[in-house]
Amino acid sequence: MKKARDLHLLLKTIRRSSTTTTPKMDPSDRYCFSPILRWNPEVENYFIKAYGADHFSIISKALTRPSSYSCVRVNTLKSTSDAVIEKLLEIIKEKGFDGDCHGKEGSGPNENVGSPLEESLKNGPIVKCQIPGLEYVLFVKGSGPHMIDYGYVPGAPPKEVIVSRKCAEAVLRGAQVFVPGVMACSAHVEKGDTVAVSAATEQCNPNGGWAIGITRGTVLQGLQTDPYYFERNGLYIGQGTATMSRAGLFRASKGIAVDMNNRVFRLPSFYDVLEGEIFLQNLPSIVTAHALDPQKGERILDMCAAPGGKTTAIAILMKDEGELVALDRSHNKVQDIQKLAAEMSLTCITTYKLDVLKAIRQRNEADDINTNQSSNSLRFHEEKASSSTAEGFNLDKTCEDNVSNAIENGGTYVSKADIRKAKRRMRNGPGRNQCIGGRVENSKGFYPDSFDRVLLDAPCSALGLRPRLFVGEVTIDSLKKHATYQRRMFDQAVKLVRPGGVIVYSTCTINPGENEALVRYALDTYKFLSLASQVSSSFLPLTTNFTSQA
Ligand SMILES: C[S@@+](CC[C@H](N)C(=O)[O-])C[C@H]1O[C@@H](n2cnc3c(N)ncnc32)[C@H](O)[C@@H]1O
Repeated sequence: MKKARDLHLLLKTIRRSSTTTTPKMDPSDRYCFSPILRWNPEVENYFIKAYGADHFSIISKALTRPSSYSCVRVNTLKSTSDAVIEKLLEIIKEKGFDGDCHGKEGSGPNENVGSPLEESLKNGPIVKCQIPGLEYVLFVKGSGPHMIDYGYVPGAPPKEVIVSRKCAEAVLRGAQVFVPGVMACSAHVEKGDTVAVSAATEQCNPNGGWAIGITRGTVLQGLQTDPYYFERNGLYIGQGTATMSRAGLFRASKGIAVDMNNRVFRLPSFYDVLEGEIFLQNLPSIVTAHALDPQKGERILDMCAAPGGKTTAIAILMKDEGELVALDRSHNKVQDIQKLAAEMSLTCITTYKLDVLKAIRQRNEADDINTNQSSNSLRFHEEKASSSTAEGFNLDKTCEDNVSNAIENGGTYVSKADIRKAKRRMRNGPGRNQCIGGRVENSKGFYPDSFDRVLLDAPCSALGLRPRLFVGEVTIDSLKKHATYQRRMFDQAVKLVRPGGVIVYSTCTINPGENEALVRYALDTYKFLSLASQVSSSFLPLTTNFTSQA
């Protein structure tokens, strides 16, 4: 009962705050980009306590903007940074994919102004990361915020397209407006018309929840009587050319709807660019893989791996030698990891579908009799061979060793069926999972102490991912739930890493409850864990390294 009342009070508070924060402005001033994130008041207070009001206000504003550069990781197994720079410069020359400047630079704060990166990007559109060991990371210059003249004339507002919030966030990162993202459009828009594009963000509905209140297909007049007219003040993300008529926009099922040629933020699009040679990835994610410091020949676990950004970064750092087990609980997402690994020609990655909360495989008595052995690597092989899930993404690579190791070792039992299976696999060549769209295998889990290094890139509240135009759905309760879940996952990581091994824990959120508090929990709960220094002290990621001395 009490819970229900608390919830009611909380929702009331949200509703009140949402109406008071809607800014009213002159019609000509609304065509700009100056979003204000609306937080649940309790969450806002919590962050203000954690960061201080001024710092949190800077964070909150920065969250609404994309980074002013794109970060690209070079697949050093296929190319070099210099070769990629040369190719990208050629593409920029041909296609101008960093965007021409149509508008004036805005005066809004830019987090990189005056930074060493900003300075070096003045000398050219692409620079190599200066941090030792990270020379395979390239920064490609973007720009913004730009002020755009939408051509507002009193009484004759510009033609408009409203896109969903998710579509708008993608556009701010450099994407085009695709058909499914279009929510509403002015009457009489024809192919080739210039349109002002704005974002529909979630609004508080009468039940206290949040929803995008605009019905798909709504006709806009550009007048104050339009639905969510005031709510879209300051949410204009640029101008583009409609690629089809209004009717076409709502009839088509896919394709580009608006070619965004005059953007508030101009970031290069890497769609279809140097596939397999480069990977677009945020710097902290690259640093996370680096902090794990993976070594050739090791056995490494990536617990929450999909879509595989960090998995592939780790595989490249291992020089594709050793075994990298990549887990995710979602079947489709495991396929994404497989696709990415295949695209980057990485073979040391073995993928499984597994809920990592059930990642520990219990050793039964039969196992104990059969695995009376000291060699860790042999134990790993045996664990795989005895598993019904033995056909991982790259299992074939090691199956010959599995069988011969086991036989040489005398005392280790490998069933005839396993040997037959392994031979069949050797005869038939690469497993069917070594191709795009391969089968996703379930796993029974792994024995304790199985891995040299473990990455736990935990699901989190993602309050560090930007740009974000809406955070109203985040509650104290949802933040707490993330923290509880992460602790349970961490407990599994501790069991799976071998004594002396390394765990890297990372999130993409600013919530101290999911970051610093987890570190506190880890050190208080597992006295044999200690914080390890990272490979480079110049990093400032949301990652924490632990070593296990148990
Ligand atoms: C932050 S994302 C991982 C991103 C990934 N490491 C990368 O860099 O590309 C978190 C992932 O954890 C997965 N996940 C959530 N709960 C899980 C569980 N209990 N077991 C396994 N995976 C889980 C989600 O499906 C999601 O793909």
